Amino acid sequence: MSESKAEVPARAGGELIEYVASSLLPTRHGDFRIHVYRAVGETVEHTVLVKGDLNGRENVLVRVHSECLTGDVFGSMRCDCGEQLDAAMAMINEAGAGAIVYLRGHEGRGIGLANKIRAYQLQDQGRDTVEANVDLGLPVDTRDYQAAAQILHHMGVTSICLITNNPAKMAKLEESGLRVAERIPVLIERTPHNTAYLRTKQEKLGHMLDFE
Ligand SMILES: Nc1nc2c(ncn2[C@@H]2O[C@H](COP(=O)(O)OP(=O)(O)OP(=O)(O)O)[C@@H](O)[C@H]2O)c(=O)[nH]1
Ligand SMILES: [Zn+2]
Repeated sequence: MSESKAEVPARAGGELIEYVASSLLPTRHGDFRIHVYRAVGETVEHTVLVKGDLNGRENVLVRVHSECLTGDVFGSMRCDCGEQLDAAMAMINEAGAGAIVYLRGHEGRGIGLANKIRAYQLQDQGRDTVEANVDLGLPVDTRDYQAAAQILHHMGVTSICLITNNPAKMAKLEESGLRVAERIPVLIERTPHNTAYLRTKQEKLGHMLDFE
């Protein structure tokens, strides 16, 4: 299948990430292209789903999504990740242009899958999502967004409208040199499984949710 030049990123030079490969990816949320970037000197492979030609575009609709195996793959209802990913893909498909930057290595807000499940064990015993990390002697959130900013720069995106409820994510992307023009909320329906978790995210992590 032929590809337009703008859709095939060249290798990034002197950066944290390097471009590896790209192909078409039809999904239940429409047709995307998938690009894979490798974190230089690491084994982590970041993925970007792209709709449309974003080269040189401003105010591009973007979701920067932290990997969550339990939510994204298994449909866990403990968190809102899987539904946020679905919603963001649907929004970008509807808009006809945009990107999902899917960050590996962000699992558990940076503590990894095994530690996240250790934290879930503590949450099963009544601790909240923040207290559980602290009890384990682990940081609450170690994620950085430099790779995401560099990937978007590399794709020729000049500014973004970020699909998120987390103002800290906007600030960290801006600190990494990417202009965030606007925040687009992505609110997931509350259930008995996620209500306490979402409330803690609002109260302790600063997420803009709609609890009174
Ligand atoms: N340590 C820990 N990580 C969690 C927990 N629940 C979800 N995560 C991880 O949190 C990350 C997503 O972060 P969130 O705080 O849900 O949301 P965000 O990315 O900061 O903000 P949004 O853009 O609004 O989704 C994923 O990597 C999940 O694996 C938990 O209870 N404990
Ligand atoms: Zn999750």
